[in-house]
Amino acid sequence: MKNVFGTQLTLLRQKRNLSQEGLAKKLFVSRQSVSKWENGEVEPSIDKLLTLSEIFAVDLDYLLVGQSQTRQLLLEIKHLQKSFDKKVLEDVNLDVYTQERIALLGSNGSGKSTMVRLILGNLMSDKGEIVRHFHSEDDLSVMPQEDLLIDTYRVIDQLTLSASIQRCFDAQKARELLQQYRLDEQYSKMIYQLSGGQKRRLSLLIAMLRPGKLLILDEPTVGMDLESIDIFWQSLDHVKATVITITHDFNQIDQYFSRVVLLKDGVIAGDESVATIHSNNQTIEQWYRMKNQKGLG
Ligand SMILES: Nc1ncnc2c1ncn2[C@@H]1O[C@H](COP(=O)(O)OP(=O)(O)OP(=O)(O)O)[C@@H](O)[C@H]1O
Repeated sequence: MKNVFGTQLTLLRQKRNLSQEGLAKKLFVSRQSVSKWENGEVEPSIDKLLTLSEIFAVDLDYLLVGQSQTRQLLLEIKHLQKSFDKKVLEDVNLDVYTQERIALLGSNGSGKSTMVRLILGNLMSDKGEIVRHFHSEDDLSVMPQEDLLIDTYRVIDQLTLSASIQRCFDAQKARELLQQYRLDEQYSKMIYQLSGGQKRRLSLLIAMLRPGKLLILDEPTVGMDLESIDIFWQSLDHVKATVITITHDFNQIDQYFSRVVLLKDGVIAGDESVATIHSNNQTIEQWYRMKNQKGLG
């Protein structure tokens, strides 16, 4: 019988530029196990299958039998314009679908955060339209650039408050998340007693509290130490929502994202699937440097 699962696994792994070793590490199994799955010698257990579908952000059906996924349009940005004292966004057009992991790239001041604030509805555009095919209150989560934490609250009180605002308080889940983000020892500390990296981790945890449809992260790993950065990228593997992340962390984009979008001179100057870039033997950093050169439209 044709080993569809093994072929799918190899394809998905290669699209993400992951070695068998790299994938094995994420799954806490040996490289030999991954090799055997890909060769069709052994099948993974159901929990490993579920983890694989999370890591690659695909349906189980797609992983097992290779049926094409039904992507749904989540967000439409049409001819978006925004100026402050000068034009920042001139004519931004972008469609975002379910199950995408998008890295939003661009030089400092190119308008990435402005675009995110417009998507969130925190800022009014001058012209253009944003169509949201989701419920803004229930389906949208965000980790902004600055931590929105209350210094004089204890970690657990901040978490309870944020979860109550998001109408998703679950004490058991909160405890599990604190453990997952290695903040369990900080449980009863005041926010002002946390390090910068710990605050970023708490902000990320809060953004991940509710399983919404769209998660937006604005430079999430800035100020994090290496351990926190690892925790961050590992947790992103298990997010089911579409993710738009502003990041300059090129080491990770090759592995974690499915699509890169470049904002330059007020327009989307590059929009490509990571798989296509890799199939041209480029890294995302090389693609970005080439597309973001001055004078190149
Ligand atoms: N509220 C504001 N008032 C005036 N100018 C603003 C405002 N917000 C942003 N800008 C300007 O708009 C431009 C784009 O800023 P924005 O923060 O969106 O860029 P960015 O791509 O996110 O940059 P960075 O990578 O440095 O975070 C900058 O020139 C900035 O000074």
